[in-house]
Amino acid sequence: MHQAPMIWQFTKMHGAGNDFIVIDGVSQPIEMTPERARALAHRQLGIGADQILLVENPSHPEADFRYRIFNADGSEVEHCGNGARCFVRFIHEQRLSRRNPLKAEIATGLIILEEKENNSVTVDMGLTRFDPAALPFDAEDLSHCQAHEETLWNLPLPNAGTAALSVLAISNPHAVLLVDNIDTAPVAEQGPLIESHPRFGNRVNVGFMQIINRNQIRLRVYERGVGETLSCGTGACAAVATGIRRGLLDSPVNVQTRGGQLTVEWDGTRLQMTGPATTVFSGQVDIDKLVKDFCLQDE
Ligand SMILES: N[C@H](CCC[C@H](N)C(=O)O)C(=O)O
Repeated sequence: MHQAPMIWQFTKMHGAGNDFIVIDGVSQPIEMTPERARALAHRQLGIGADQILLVENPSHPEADFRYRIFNADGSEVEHCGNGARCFVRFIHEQRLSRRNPLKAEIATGLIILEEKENNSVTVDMGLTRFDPAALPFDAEDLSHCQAHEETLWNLPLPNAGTAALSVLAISNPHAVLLVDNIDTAPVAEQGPLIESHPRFGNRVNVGFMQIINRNQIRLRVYERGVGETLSCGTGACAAVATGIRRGLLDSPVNVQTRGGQLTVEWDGTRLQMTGPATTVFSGQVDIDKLVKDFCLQDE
């Protein structure tokens, strides 16, 4: 007996050029899998995106919604800062809730999302942890030095020198390198080697930060599970927090990314990021047909 196609409604959005497929899993029955995420995110065979964002009913008593994130490689991850701004915009545009600010449940607790009068969105990014075990990062026997409050780990890379890394978790794992000029930074060479280095048990996002002055940086990020993106929200927060701990930056910091500007504030406890959220188009997809065609082609 022919089964009715499973049609998913979706909305394509971006936050400073970091692009997403946003799916309402409250009003429609969505069962996301790594394979479905890979097929949806594929630039030629699917819709194309850096991440898939899924809105679900919460399990946390104080949360309005659950916020789930899947990278283009299908891996489900703990946080996505640019995505969080699109998440609240989507919820309001789809009339899933009028509440503003909203509380969203992520892997490590709650984040607070607020649409501002000027159409930007501010996110209270939640828990930030600096101990290597939080990533996890195996720092055992690794040479390191102290830069102000920050520990810099010297990570030898095969045929690509040694990277002096700050490491931290904005719920998701980040490694940050200081470079003189992001336009000539070894993002393509060192990014993938660090992203999948065995000392990072769940891989890592890799940020290359150029300091312009104490309140301004330029940033490129080689993202875990995606590659280099035009912008990375948690990466911007990671860069600012480590820059402040190194005594090189003062809050608030303007973060220039290839896809747009973000503002990050950090008082040593609360990390807040403000930036744009853009809705591009909405559509629908026969998910089983997409995956079937993707698997045939992708073999
Ligand atoms: N690639 C990240 C998830 C998306 C983060 C980024 N798009 C952001 O805006 O924070 C990870 O694997 O942890």
